[in-house]
Formats: sequence, C-alpha cells, structure tokens
Amino acid sequence: MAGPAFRAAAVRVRVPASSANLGPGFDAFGLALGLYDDVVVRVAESGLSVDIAGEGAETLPRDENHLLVRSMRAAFDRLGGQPRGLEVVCANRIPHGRGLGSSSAAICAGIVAARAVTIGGPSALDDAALLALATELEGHPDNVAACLRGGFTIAWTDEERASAIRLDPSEQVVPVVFVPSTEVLTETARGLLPKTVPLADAAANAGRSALLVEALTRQPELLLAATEDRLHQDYRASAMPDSAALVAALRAEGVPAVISGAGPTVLALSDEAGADRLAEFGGTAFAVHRLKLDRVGAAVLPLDL
Ligand SMILES: Nc1ncnc2c1ncn2[C@@H]1O[C@H](COP(=O)(O)OP(=O)(O)OP(=O)(O)O)[C@@H](O)[C@H]1O
Ligand SMILES: N[C@@H](CCO)C(=O)O
Repeated sequence: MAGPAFRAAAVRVRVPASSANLGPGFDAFGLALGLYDDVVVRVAESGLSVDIAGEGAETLPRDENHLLVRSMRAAFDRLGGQPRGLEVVCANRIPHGRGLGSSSAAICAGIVAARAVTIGGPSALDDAALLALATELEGHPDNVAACLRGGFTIAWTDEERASAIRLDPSEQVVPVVFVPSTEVLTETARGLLPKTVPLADAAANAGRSALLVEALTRQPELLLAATEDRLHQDYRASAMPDSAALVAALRAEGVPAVISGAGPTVLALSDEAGADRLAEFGGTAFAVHRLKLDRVGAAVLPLDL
C-alpha cells in the first residue's frame, strides 16, 4: 500500500513550556507557560538534517536520536509512512532538565509538525490520538496535555490511553519561575519517589487537588492552601535542596509556590501586585522570570513569523 503524501512547503510549529503537578496534582495537572520553542520542518528528497539554536545547541544529537526527530518518526508511523528526507530547524528557549516541560515540548513539536506536513494528517491523527501518542512517548500525560492544549489541563489515563480536559486559568494569576542553573533529570527525580504512600497523605492531596481546580480558575485567593503537596515534593528535596528551601521561604510569606514538574525550578502563582517583588527571593542562585500564561498550546504558525 502507498504511504501518505507530504506537503512540499515547510511548516513552523510553536510549543509552550509547561509546569506539571502544581503541588498536589501529581502526574495530572499541567499549566502552559508563555515561553516557547519553535521548530521549522520541511520534507526533503533524502537524508536528515537537524539545526539547533539556543538551549541544547552544544549537547543535543543532530541525528535520529534527537527527541523531536524520534517523535516525528513515531507520528509518521501512525500516519502511514515516513517521508524520504527531513530538514529540521529548532529554536530552543525552554531550559532543559529544569521542570519546565522541555522534553514534552520537543515531543509535541515533533508530532504536531509530522501531522502538519502530512496531507490528510489531521484526520488520520486527531487531537485525542495526538495526546495519546505524546503521552506514550513522554511516559506521563501532564506536561504534554498542557503543551498541546494550552491553559490549565487535567489529564488522566484509562487502560494506558491518556485523555485530558482544558480549563481557563484565572486572568489574575501571574506565573513567576525561579530557574536554577543546575539540572535534575525527571528520571532521577522519579527514582526518589516511594512505591506506596500513607493513606492520610493521599487523602490530603485528593482534597487539595480538587480545591486547586477552583482556586486556579476562579478563586486565586485559595491558591496557598490549594497548592499543598504531600506526595512528591518532600521525597525529592534531597535532589534540589535550594529549591525546597525557596518553596518553604515563599510559602512562609504567603506566596503559593511549588516545585515545577520534577524540579528543580520553583513556580510561584502570583498576581499583578505581587509578581515583581518576588525577584528578591531568587538571590544569586535562581534566574527569576515573570511569565504569561499560554492559552493556545501547540500551534502551526505562518513561516515568516
Ligand atoms: N528541544 C529539545 N530537543 C531535543 N531534546 C530535548 C529537547 N528538550 C529536552 N530534550 C531532552 O529531554 C531532556 C530533559 O527532559 P526531562 O524530562 O528530564 O526534563 P524537562 O522535560 O525539562 O522537565 P520536566 O519533565 O520535569 O518538566 C534533555 O536532557 C534532552 O535529552
Ligand atoms: N509529573 C511529572 C512531571 C515531570 O515531567 C513528575 O513530577 O515526575
């Protein structure tokens, strides 16, 4: 059987950073952030070329091992076949191994680009299938859901297949990230988690997660209480002691702060009045960035943008 046909024109895909967990919503909650990686992909006559600027330009592979290329290959398989050649140009801004969803962004950029360069791609791989594939590649659905859909996402998995809903975060929430210079790989941080947890801790997180849905969408004044976690942050503190101390210091001042994803970035869910005064908490160890919320998610954009 003949494989799919491909567009001759290049496509540009923009994907947002994301913060997973948000405290109690381990492996379920995701928040899309206004910090973006861009990729331009063109189907070529033969071979593979990968150009990388920005984050990872010195360290990432430029062959079939590149995460975005591997993700494109997986998506092309689902779409019915591989193109003869590929040109990939990456402009990376999301820092790697910091808990800001860089691996999910690479995966989502790859599969959205593969779908966009394939004629008939969107009907062959619909949005639900795209999320399921991204989750298979990433291992958990929280970052990829936020990266694909934007906004505040709640993801869950049934019999291995991931689904998600998207909610609009309150306009009053201003995310501030504190990014340290050191990396902690998600794999390392997940290795620190226990196999079982006390029932009281699981119950506490269930209640706070439910509260967080209301707090993040309609009542931000509840965010401090709603971002309490007892399932993962303390277990991981030994791998990111400065971040754990910063979360404690911010929370002691009444600022809703959490470890972003698997860390070591700290995310504060601030407001217009408070966001700028948070910079002083970063000291010399953290680069502090006030971001916007991303409400769009992964997007195929005009090439000249
Ligand atoms: N733009 C990219 N292109 C290719 N590979 C990438 C890209 N971004 C991340 N990666 C790969 O993913 C690794 C980081 O993934 P990891 O899951 O550990 O951290 P993260 O995704 O930044 O954080 P978190 O999952 O906690 O939000 C990098 O070391 C690199 O191998
Ligand atoms: N939920 C994931 C997010 C990081 O990718 C974790 O905390 O391990």
